[in-house]
Amino acid sequence: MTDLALEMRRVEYAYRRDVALRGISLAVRAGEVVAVTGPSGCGKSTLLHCAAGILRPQGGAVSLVGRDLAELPEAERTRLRRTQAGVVLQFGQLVPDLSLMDNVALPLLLEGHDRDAARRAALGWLERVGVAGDAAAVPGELSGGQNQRAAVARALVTGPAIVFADEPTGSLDSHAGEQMMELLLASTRDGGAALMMVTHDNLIAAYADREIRLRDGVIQHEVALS
Ligand SMILES: Nc1ncnc2c1ncn2[C@@H]1O[C@H](COP(=O)(O)OP(=O)(O)OP(=O)(O)O)[C@@H](O)[C@H]1O
Repeated sequence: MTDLALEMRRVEYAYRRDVALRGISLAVRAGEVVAVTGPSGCGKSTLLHCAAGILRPQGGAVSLVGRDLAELPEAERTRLRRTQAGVVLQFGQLVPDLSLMDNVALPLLLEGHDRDAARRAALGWLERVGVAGDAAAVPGELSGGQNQRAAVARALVTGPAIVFADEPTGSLDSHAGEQMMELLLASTRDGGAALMMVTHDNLIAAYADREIRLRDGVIQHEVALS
C-alpha cells in the first residue's frame, strides 16, 4: 500500500509543435493540497491533464494510488481514473441536458451502481456543497458558481484519492472564488482526498500545503507553505 495519491516520474508531453512538459517528477501524498503555478503557457494544464490520465504522456510514468496508468489494461485504467481521480475544470463542464442530481450521480452510474443509490449519494454531496435545492435544475438555469459547486460534488462522489482542479475559481469573482476555495478544501478534506490545483492566482495558491512552480515545462521550484 502506498500513501502517495499521485506520483509522476520524468513525465514528458509534446503537442504537435510545442513541447509542454520536459521531464516532470513529483509526488502528492494522501490528503495533501498542492498548487501548481507559473506563467501562462508553462505547462500547468498539460501537467494536470497528464496527472489525471486525460492525456497520455509520451515519456515517463504516472501512478495513481501506486498503480502505473500505462501498465493497466484500458478498462482498468478507465475505472481507476473514474473512481480515484475527481476533476474540476474552470467552467464546471457539466452535461448540459442532465439535472445537477443526474450530473453528480453519473460517475456512480457509469461504475454500475444502482440508480436510487447513486441519486441518494448525489443528493448527499449536493447538500454538502450547498446546492441541493437546485438538484432538479439543469446547468443552463443556474449561475457559474452554482454549477461549479455541483462540479465539486461530482468530483467527490466516487470517494477519489485525489481531486484535480484546473483554475477552479477562474470564472468567478473574487468573493465567489474565495467561497469556492473554502468549499473545495473542506470537501476534499471531508472526502479524505488530496487536491492538486492549477492556478495563476497567488491568493488561491496560498491555500495549499505546497506550491510547485513551473517554467517552460520544468519544475522551477517547490515551496512548502504550511
Ligand atoms: N491543445 C494544444 N495543442 C497544441 N499546443 C498546445 C495545446 N495545449 C497547450 N499547448 C501548448 O503547450 C504549452 C503548455 O500549455 P498549457 O496550456 O499546459 O500551459 P498553462 O501553463 O496551463 O497555460 P495557461 O496558464 O495560459 O492556461 C504552450 O506552449 C501551449 O501553447
